[in-house]
Amino acid sequence: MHEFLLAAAALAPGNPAVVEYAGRGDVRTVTYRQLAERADEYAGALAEAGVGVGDCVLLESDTSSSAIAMLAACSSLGAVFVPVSPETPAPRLRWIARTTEPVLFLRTHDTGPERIPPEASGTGRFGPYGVELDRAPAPREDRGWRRGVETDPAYVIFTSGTTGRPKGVVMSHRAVVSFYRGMAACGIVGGSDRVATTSPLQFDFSLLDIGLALGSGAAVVPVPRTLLRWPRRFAAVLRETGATQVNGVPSIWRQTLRREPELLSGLDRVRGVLFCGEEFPSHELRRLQELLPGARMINCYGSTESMAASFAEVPRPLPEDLERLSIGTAHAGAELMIVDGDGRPVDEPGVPGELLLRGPTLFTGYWNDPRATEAALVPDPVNPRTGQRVLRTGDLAHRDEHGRFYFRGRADSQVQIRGNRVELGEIEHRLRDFPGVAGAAAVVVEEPDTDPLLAAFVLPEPGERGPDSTEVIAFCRTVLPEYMVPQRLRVVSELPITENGKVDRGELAARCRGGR
Ligand SMILES: Nc1ncnc2c1ncn2[C@@H]1O[C@H](COS(=O)(=O)NC(=O)C[C@H](N)c2ccccc2)[C@@H](O)[C@H]1O
Repeated sequence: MHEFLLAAAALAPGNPAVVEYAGRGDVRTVTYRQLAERADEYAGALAEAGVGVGDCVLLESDTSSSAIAMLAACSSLGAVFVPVSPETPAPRLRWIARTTEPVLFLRTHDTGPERIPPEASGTGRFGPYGVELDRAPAPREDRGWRRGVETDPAYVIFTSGTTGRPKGVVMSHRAVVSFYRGMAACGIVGGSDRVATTSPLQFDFSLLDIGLALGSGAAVVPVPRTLLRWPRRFAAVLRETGATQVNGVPSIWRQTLRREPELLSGLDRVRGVLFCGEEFPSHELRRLQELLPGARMINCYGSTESMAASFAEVPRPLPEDLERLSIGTAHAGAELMIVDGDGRPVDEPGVPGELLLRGPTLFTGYWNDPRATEAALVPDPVNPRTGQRVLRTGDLAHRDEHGRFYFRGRADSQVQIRGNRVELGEIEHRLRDFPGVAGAAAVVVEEPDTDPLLAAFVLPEPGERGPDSTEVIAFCRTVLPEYMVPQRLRVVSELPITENGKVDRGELAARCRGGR
């Protein structure tokens, strides 16, 4: 992974690799040479502390030149990079530390001694100055492997674990670099681009951005997470760093689109936007297209178990009657397929089924969870005798007559209401069509011994009083079957989002349960 990320250091050492915003008028550039040198310095310090092949290094940091250098340093030692964000709640940090037993817990800022997980053998800090150990890792008996190979784990990303405990997705060097190569074949950015990254380091979207930028000899522009929610500051970072590509989940645009859309029309250097993680509401996307007329927009689909899977250019302008955005076709080197409930390939256009992904980018398995791994990496349904395993994405999709795929929701969130399959996306689509509604989310609230409840939340346009609930429900009733009409409708001042920036449906459902 480090060889792929730092290849440009040999070809254009003086080019910017990371452009960091340190405050108004204070933008700092780290060149590829400097990044490679810092990675070497870190690797030397970690090797000296006894870090070797297969050892986990738990890193608490935002995306930065130091974090990227540490990622490359771990890779060069065959160590496993386990990123968590400074805003990760302590219990989750503890769970990850207990599960991975890191030889080293490193952080960029001193977030207090209480956040140091006792399970970490060694602890310390790192930054542009180097590595400072507070506690060296305890000496350990000699281990097996001596040098890293490409099938070894490069990193472990813990999913948000919607169902219970978070699962550690183990990605090998081979899987990551195969994906990076497949993505590079799309020609999304070039050497003079500056890729603004807005996701937390614990979300592999950040790792996609790093590979997209550095793999193309371009620069990574970390957007300070604290500034994301202030439209003026967000726009200032993009302008002052000269960002040409802005990557992030749909919610990064919401505040600016709602409150100060005119800020975006000043960003005439932005020529590309890439989003992933969930569906981008079409009226917001249409708005963004109008405000960034020169920007090519790409819908990137995939799950952490393969980093991502497909890229689709968003039609410009977005057709008025657009039902849903395509997620495109699998990137070079991989293939998507749809199977029915019995695992048989579905070929007819328009027929939904579960999406499977085949190719070299698949994850190794869930950390210390062989059963979950077995459930996700299944025998190839076309020819099980080959022993090849393919990824069950857990998503439903259909294919159109041109072979392009369309996301149809999570298989496990396909809920039955009074015996009928409900597509939450369809309900949300309808809610957003109601005049004065700027955003919407629909959730199913499962209560013990009663029918599941279908609840909806609508976000009014700024300055608008919330729409009347009975009118909205009547509006839904005109096109949706009765079982898909929300039984409860709330007006909210904002849609809650998860740490990774997706709409937090768990929080919304909890509000209904608590009768809040
Ligand atoms: N473009 C989409 N439309 C609609 N639903 C989607 C989409 N991208 C994911 N998803 C959903 O999110 C799930 C994956 O969730 S995840 O494992 O937390 N990973 C992510 O969300 C990010 C993913 N690793 C990634 C990183 C970088 C680029 C692309 C994708 C997918 O299975 C889909 O259900």
